Amino acid sequence: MGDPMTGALRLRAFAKVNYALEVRGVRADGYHDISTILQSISLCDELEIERSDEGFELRVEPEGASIGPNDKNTVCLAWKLLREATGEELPVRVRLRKSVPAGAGLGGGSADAAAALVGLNEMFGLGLGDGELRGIGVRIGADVPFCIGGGTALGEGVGEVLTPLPAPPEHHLVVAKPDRGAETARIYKAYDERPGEEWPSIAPALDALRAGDLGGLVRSLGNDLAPVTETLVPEVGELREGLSRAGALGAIMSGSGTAVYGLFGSEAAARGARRGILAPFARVCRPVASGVEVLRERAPSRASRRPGG
Ligand SMILES: C[C@](O)(CO)[C@H](O)COP(=O)(O)OP(=O)(O)OC[C@H]1O[C@@H](n2ccc(N)nc2=O)[C@H](O)[C@@H]1O
Ligand SMILES: Nc1ncnc2c1ncn2[C@@H]1O[C@H](COP(=O)(O)OP(=O)(O)OP(=O)(O)O)[C@@H](O)[C@H]1O
Repeated sequence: MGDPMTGALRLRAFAKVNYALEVRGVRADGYHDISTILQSISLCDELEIERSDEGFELRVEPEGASIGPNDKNTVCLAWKLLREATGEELPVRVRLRKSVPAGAGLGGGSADAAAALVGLNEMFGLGLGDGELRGIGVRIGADVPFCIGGGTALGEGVGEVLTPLPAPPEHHLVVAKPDRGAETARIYKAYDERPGEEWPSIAPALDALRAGDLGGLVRSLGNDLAPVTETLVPEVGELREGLSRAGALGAIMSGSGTAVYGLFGSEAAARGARRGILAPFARVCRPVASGVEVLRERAPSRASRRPGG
C-alpha cells in the first residue's frame, strides 16, 4: 500500500503492440471475442498526479494534442470510476504529457487510464489489488486491464482475460504511424462486414514465445484487423512494406491501427532503418516488462496537504 501522505507521483504509461491478434467472434453486445498476444513497449506517456484541495483538474501537453475533451479523457474516467468504487474524494491535479499517438492501436488512452488507476490507488493508499483495478479498468476500455500489469500476455475474452507469457527474445521495434488514425469501433465493424479469408491463428506465435524463438515469432506475426484497416487507410500497407524494405525481420499493424511496427534483431539495425522511414511518426522502441512505472515520489508541500489527509 502507498503512503497516504504522498503529495505527488510521476508515472510512465507504456504503449503496447499486438504481436498476433485473432478475432474469434462477435458477441451480443457488439464487442468481439479475441485471442491476442500483447506486449508493452518503451514508448510512453507521462502522468504527474498531485494532491489538490478539491475536485479533478487535467492539463494535457502538448497543448492542442487532439485527444478530445478533458471530461472524456480516459484519465478523468479512471478518476470518476475509482471515486465511485471507493467513496473517497480523491482531489487531484493531473498533468498528462502525451507522446503516444492516438488512433494508433498502441493503447495510449488505455495506458493513461491504467497509470491513473495505479497512481491514485497508491497516492491515496486505497489498497485495491490488481484484480480490482482491472475490474474498474475494463469499464474504460478493453486494453486497460492489460496496461495495468503490462509485460507480455495472452489476452482473451474482449482482451481482459489475461495470462502472463514469457518475455520475448531480445529485439527492437520501429513503430511508425501515418497521419491518419483509425477509430477502433469502426475497424471492428468493418471487419464484420468484410468477406474473405482470415489469418489462421495465434498458436504459432505462442509456441515461438514459449520457445524464445525470435525467427518463429517473426514468421507468426499476424493481425485479423490489418487487411480491414489497410483497405480503409492504404498508407498503413505502404508503411508496412516500407519497414520490410528498410530491413525489418517482419512488420505488421498493431491492434486496430493505424500504427505499424517492424521487428529488428538489434538497436543499431532499428535505428538505421528508422532513418529511411518517411512517416510523420517513427520511433525506435524496445519491449518492456510492465505497463505502468512509478517514477518518483515527492514529499507533499504543506499547501497541498489535506487537513488530516
Ligand atoms: C484492437 C485492440 O487494441 C487490441 O488490443 C483492442 O481490441 C481494442 O481495445 P480498446 O481500444 O481498449 O477498445 P474499447 O475502447 O474497449 O472499445 C472501442 C470499441 O471497439 C470495439 N471493440 C473493442 C474491443 C473488442 N474486443 N471488441 C470490439 O468490438 C467496440 O465497438 C468498442 O466500442
Ligand atoms: N488519454 C487519452 N489519450 C489518447 N486518447 C484519448 C485519451 N482519452 C480519451 N481519448 C480518446 O480516445 C481515442 C482513441 O484513443 P487511443 O489512443 O487509446 O486509441 P488507439 O490508439 O486506437 O488505441 P487502442 O489500441 O486502445 O484502440 C482518441 O482519439 C481520443 O478521442
